[in-house]
Amino acid sequence: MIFAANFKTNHTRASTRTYLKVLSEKLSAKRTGDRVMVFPPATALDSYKGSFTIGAQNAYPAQNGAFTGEIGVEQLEEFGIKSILIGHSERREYMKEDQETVAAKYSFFMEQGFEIVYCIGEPLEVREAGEKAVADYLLAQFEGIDTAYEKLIVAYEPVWAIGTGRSATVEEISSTHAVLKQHVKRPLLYGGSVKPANIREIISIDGVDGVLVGSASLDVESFSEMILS
Ligand SMILES: O=C(CO)COP(=O)(O)O
Repeated sequence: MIFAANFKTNHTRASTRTYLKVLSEKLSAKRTGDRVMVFPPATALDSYKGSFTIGAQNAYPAQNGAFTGEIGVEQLEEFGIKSILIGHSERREYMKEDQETVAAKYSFFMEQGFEIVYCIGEPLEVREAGEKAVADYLLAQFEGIDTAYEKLIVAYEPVWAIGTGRSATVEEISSTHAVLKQHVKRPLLYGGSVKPANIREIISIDGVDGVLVGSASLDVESFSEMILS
């Protein structure tokens, strides 16, 4: 199983350091084969030691250059960071990243050999339109994406389940993952209101290879409980 924590715009450099120190101690009890990833904000990126992978929540598709406010590969390489989240619904929505932008970013980081956690997910109105609408919407989010890339991890995160406390149901996760698995033969994570109370149920669903956790990952006790329970 893959347990990934997306801090979003939470935690500072100091609190991330403390968090990862505690996490590292807790992970001595981790099951062999389980994998832990943490995506802190850009200002907290560093070369941390522990049995987890640190990734970037975002970066600009360039080595370096005149891209005010952005970080590129050079800034990630300083800390040995080779994992990145691409396509998160919050970036698609608030930062107006369209499919073309997302696909260009994906191709760039793939060429750089990064491990990519590629996020897809449908809004509520699409979910309400039924399973066929959901499948069409999600598959369109693979436009321009090389799904055969060996360092790709896909994260299915229904937009209506993110930060709402309302996770998708077991049936919804199960049927959506089954559809996605027919198209993409890579690990598939579920994200959206995953918490200690529902994690076991979610990771026991067929076709779920792990989770991408926001709110419930911010507290190290809660995130470690999810990994170790
Ligand atoms: O967006 C998410 C992870 O990328 C999920 O966020 P929540 O766990 O807060 O719903």
